[in-house]
This record gives sequence, C-alpha cells and structure tokens, in this order.
Amino acid sequence: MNAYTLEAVEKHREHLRVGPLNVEFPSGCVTAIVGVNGSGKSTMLSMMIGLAHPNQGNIYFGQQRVDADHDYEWKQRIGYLPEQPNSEDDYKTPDQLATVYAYWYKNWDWQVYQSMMAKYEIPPKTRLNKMSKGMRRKCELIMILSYRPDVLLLDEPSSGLDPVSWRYVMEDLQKFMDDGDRTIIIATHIIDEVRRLADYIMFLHRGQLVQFVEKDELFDAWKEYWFNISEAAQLKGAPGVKDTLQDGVGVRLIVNDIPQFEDYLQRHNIQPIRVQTVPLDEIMLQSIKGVK
Ligand SMILES: Nc1ncnc2c1ncn2[C@@H]1O[C@H](COP(=O)(O)OP(=O)(O)OP(=O)(O)O)[C@@H](O)[C@H]1O
Repeated sequence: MNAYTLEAVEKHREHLRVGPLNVEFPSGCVTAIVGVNGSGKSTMLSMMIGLAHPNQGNIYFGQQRVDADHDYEWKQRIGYLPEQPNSEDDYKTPDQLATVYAYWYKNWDWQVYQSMMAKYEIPPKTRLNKMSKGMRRKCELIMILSYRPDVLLLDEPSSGLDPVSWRYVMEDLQKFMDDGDRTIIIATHIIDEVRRLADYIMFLHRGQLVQFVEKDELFDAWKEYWFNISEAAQLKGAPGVKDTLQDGVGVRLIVNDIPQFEDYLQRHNIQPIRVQTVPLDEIMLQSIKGVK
C-alpha cells in the first residue's frame, strides 16, 4: 500500500519545471527527499498537501485524489510542516493556536500537546512572532503531532533547532513511527537525519527524479576503495568507477558497480588497502553529476 502516488506530476515554475514525476511513497516507512537548493522538494510537498496545483498529472493520498475540491477530511490524517512559518499565526500564542487546532482536528489530543510543550520548554502564552526561530519551529511541530496524524509531510523540520532539541525531535519522529502504520516524508539537507530516520531516499535534481532507493541498498551499492600509488596505472579504465582522487601516497576510487569492479581487481590481482562506506553527501554529488 502506498501512502502517496504521483502520476506524471508536473509543476511549471518560472525557472524550473518540476517533473514529470512518477513516484510511489510506501506507507509505514520514512522517505527522505534530498537534493540541492531549488531542486523542487518544497514544491512537491506543497502539491502533495493540495496547496500548489500541478500543471499536469495526478496525486493520490492512498486512494484519495489530491485536488482543489472542498473535501478536506483526508487532510485530518496529514501533518504538514511547511518550510516557512505561517504568518497568519504570528500574533497567536501556542495555547490560542492549539484551541483552533483542537476545534478543527477531531483527533486533537491535549495531553500530547501539553506534554510536548513541557518537554520542549515552549512558553504557552508567548506570541509566535516573539519566539526564536527554533522555538517557533518546535511549536509548529508540536501542533501537527498533537492531532495524531498518520502521515507527516515535513519540509526541513529541524531548521533552526539547537542540537539538544534536534535529538528530541529525532526521538519523537522515531516514536511516531513506532506507533502503528505511520509514514513520514521529509525534505532535508541534514545527512544525519537521513541516516537515522530514512528507509528510502528520493534524490531530486532540477525538478527531476534521479533515484528512489532503499537506504541500505544505496549504501551497499557505493564503496570507497583506497590503493597504493603503485597500482594507479593498472586501475585506469577499471569499470564502475565514478570518481578518482590521487595524491602522492595513494589512489581513492569511488565505485558504484561493486561486482564488476571487484571482478576487475581479482582478474588483475590488485588488493585494496582499505574499503569503506561512501558518505551520503558524496553519493549525492556523484549521482547528480551529468544530470541535465
Ligand atoms: N511559490 C512559488 N512561486 C513561484 N516559484 C516558486 C515558488 N516556490 C518555489 N519556486 C521556485 O521553484 C523552484 C523550486 O523551489 P523549491 O522551493 O521547491 O526547491 P527546494 O528543493 O525545496 O529548495 P530548498 O532546498 O532551497 O528549500 C525554484 O526555482 C523556486 O524559485
């Protein structure tokens, strides 16, 4: 079962055409959307909550088609955290905003609200526009978690958070996933966030889907090999190599066709000094090279 399905979805922005995107977001999983600034992550999330409208294609939340109709029942099940705070809430205090949410969201849980407000030490009677950026971010997150949605659409949720709060948020998101058949789709630049939370990684670049892959599969598919400099000549032309770095002492190769490359090493009787995992930011960099 998919939490979301995007069928040939396109959004035409002035400087960017997002899509066509054909994507299935599995339910019960965390999918991290990664990509450089302006690659279309926020645009995609805002289409998924029905705020931005695609020029082409269809979006389904489960079986429900996401469109401009007035049936907002399905939105009760989604916690959407936009990248920018909603300026309409500037003059409200958390308690006032919570009263509005409690009115609209039938699963609103005052106990969740109060315990999270205490945990994150948010002053309940301070206006949102008088709060620090991080404090306001935490408050927004508390609001959407307090109506107990099934799906979270998070657009850079930890922007502005201090390291301690960040760890609390990671814990709370992990806890959210433990409580049943829940789904998180999260746009993030924080590699640690991807490493801790994600089951799947979606790479977007210039509005195009580069890859949608299971996290473990992705890490297994890339390896960094180190060799003695004396082996440099023999390694020229080895298959599956994405990048080479050579200094006076050694050669480092980033490889993403491990079986072919290892076969080549065996045939040429070359032994690496060290083999290690490729960091996600390096994988990202290598994956977007050459994408037009
Ligand atoms: N409301 C809007 N109206 C018109 N163009 C927009 C709007 N929002 C974003 N864009 C444009 O759409 C493109 C994609 O932006 P988007 O915010 O979706 O990227 P992003 O991947 O979320 O970037 P970032 O990592 O910086 O948050 C950019 O060229 C941006 O200028």
